[in-house]
Amino acid sequence: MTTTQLAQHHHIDAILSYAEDDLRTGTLPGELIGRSWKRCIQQYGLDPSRPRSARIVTHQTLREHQDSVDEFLNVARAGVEQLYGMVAQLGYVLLLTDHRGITVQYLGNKHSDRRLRQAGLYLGADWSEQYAGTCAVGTCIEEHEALTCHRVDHFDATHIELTCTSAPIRDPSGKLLAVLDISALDSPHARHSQTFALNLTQLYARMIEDAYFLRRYRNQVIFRCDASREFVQVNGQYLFAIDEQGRVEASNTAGRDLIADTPFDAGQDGKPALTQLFECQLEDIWSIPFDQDDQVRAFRHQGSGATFFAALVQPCNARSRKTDEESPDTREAVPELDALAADDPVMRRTLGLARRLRNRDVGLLILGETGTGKEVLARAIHDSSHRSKRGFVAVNCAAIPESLIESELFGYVSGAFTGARAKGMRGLIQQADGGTLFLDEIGDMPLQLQTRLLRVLSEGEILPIGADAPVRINCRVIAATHQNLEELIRTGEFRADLYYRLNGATLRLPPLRQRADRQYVIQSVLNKLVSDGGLPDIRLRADAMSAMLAYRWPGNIRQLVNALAFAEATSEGAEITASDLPEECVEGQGSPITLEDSLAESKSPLEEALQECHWNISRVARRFGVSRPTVYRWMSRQGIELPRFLGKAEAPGSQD
Ligand SMILES: Nc1ncnc2c1ncn2[C@@H]1O[C@H](COP(=O)(O)OP(=O)(O)OP(=O)(O)O)[C@@H](O)[C@H]1O
Repeated sequence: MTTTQLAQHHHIDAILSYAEDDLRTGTLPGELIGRSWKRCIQQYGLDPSRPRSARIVTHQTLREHQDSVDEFLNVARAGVEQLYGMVAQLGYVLLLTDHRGITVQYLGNKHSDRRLRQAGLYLGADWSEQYAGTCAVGTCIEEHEALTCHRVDHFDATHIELTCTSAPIRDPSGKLLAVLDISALDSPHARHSQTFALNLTQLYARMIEDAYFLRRYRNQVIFRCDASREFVQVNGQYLFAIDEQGRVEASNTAGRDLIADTPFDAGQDGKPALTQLFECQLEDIWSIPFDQDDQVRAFRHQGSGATFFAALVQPCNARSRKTDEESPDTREAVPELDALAADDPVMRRTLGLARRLRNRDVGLLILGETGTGKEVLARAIHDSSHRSKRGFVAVNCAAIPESLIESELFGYVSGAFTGARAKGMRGLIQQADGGTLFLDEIGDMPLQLQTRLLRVLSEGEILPIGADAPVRINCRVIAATHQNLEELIRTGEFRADLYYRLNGATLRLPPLRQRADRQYVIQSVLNKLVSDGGLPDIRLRADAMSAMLAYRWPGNIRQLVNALAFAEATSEGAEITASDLPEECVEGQGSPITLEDSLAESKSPLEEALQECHWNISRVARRFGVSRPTVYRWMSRQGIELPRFLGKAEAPGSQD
């Protein structure tokens, strides 16, 4: 008996004992292969001790199978040839089968023609599991999964020297359309030698599937997106064919998986709209210019919050869709607001709202961590509104001592109280008459003043301290806070009626570390620094930019401004390098922030800053650009206590 025959005998014994749950010889097959062996015996009645020769269908039958996938074969040709070009030298042949396992396309080496044909590695070969037993193609069809069927994984003993790797190709409805397979007659014994084959086959199966998807939906707009901005145009993973309402008509496998991972209320037809998959409006989608390399927009996924970059693929018959001229992208430019962001989903929504509401007198509430640019946004809204000719008055409710807030805001008449100025004083609210009053840190406003402010807002008049007649006031109020006002309402520290009056619309500013347009923000802060300071041009070297992109920025844009000012001052040449940046900004280098990181973040920016500054309150205050008492007030709000060993070292009033 030859070694091959002996190996075949052992294999037959192993399969039979496995089927009877009594494996004594051979190694246990993987779960997927084991299931297939059992199917072969119990469902298809195959007998491992009676090996079968390869079945090659007749020419006529082959033509019928090929005709049924004709359009697909045309699309697949280039991909199939490319893949074969890569693996032919390694001894592989390539098979493309239809969903029934009949080989409708084949590329192989003419020199081994006879052996290959004998083994069934040939055009027209039937690789269905029902006929050929466990094999890569047949088992892939049954299990809907890519796999390698390596040597003794095969059911039929005549195949135990083959190694075969297959990946499924699905049609746009998700049904199996074809199987891509690369196989070799002689292979190394170790299974892991085929890991590369599996990855490569899966990659090409996906490319062919996507090419077919694009072909089938060539007359529709395709929304193509990817987690990487750079790859979206060349190899965007997720494809959605959409109609004019942004509803998804069909998607590729990755797209279907993404839909499955998104919680949404399915309509009658069960098809989601892109606005249910991503945090966006329909107009955001139609504002992406077609097929322009640099026109990619960022969207946040509704389910995971992950950022995806998207481009639109123009339909071949462009008549059925909106033209660029009709798209809302032609909306009026508002330079003051447009300058604040490049391409971030949250910013786009915020600026869209700001743009629409800038000339309405509804109250606006800006929410965002400290230093995210709340005041800058409020000022941009004012500057772009019809109130821009009148004053913008900013009041930091946390910075004015409680005892002075009332007189600062409302003003007083002469002789109103001891220590008052002889001529009295116009309050800040009055100074904002005709313009905009920006109330920063509104959560810090004492309750009793909240009542008076509410009256100003509802009645449009103020009563300065000591005055007996009210003064009419017409100002727009924009409030901001980094606190959770709803929580303050729950604990009785903030009036609900004032909250509703201020909150005609909420504008959210994302922390810098979560912004998809961080690079733009960094560059524009540097540009502003240079132009405001009349400095010579200075560029950021790539290492500095990557360090800054990787850093968490607990103090957000304010900290960025400080860091760049520091780097500019310490740099020696006409460029800023990573070593010019403050030490803490370089720590994050090499570990860019992932979305998971930011979601998993449990520490507040204040806590982070305290730890990074070794609980030195003065340093933390400098980092956030606030006073030390403010840092202490934030700490007590957030229930953060100094570590015990430092408890008495630095009291709120002490210097360091
Ligand atoms: N888009 C921007 N471009 C350049 N600089 C900016 C931008 N946004 C904010 N800044 C700068 O960042 C710093 C902080 O901005 P701002 O005061 O508006 O933040 P904030 O959220 O109101 O802070 P806080 O909550 O502490 O009051 C300022 O120095 C501001 O000039």
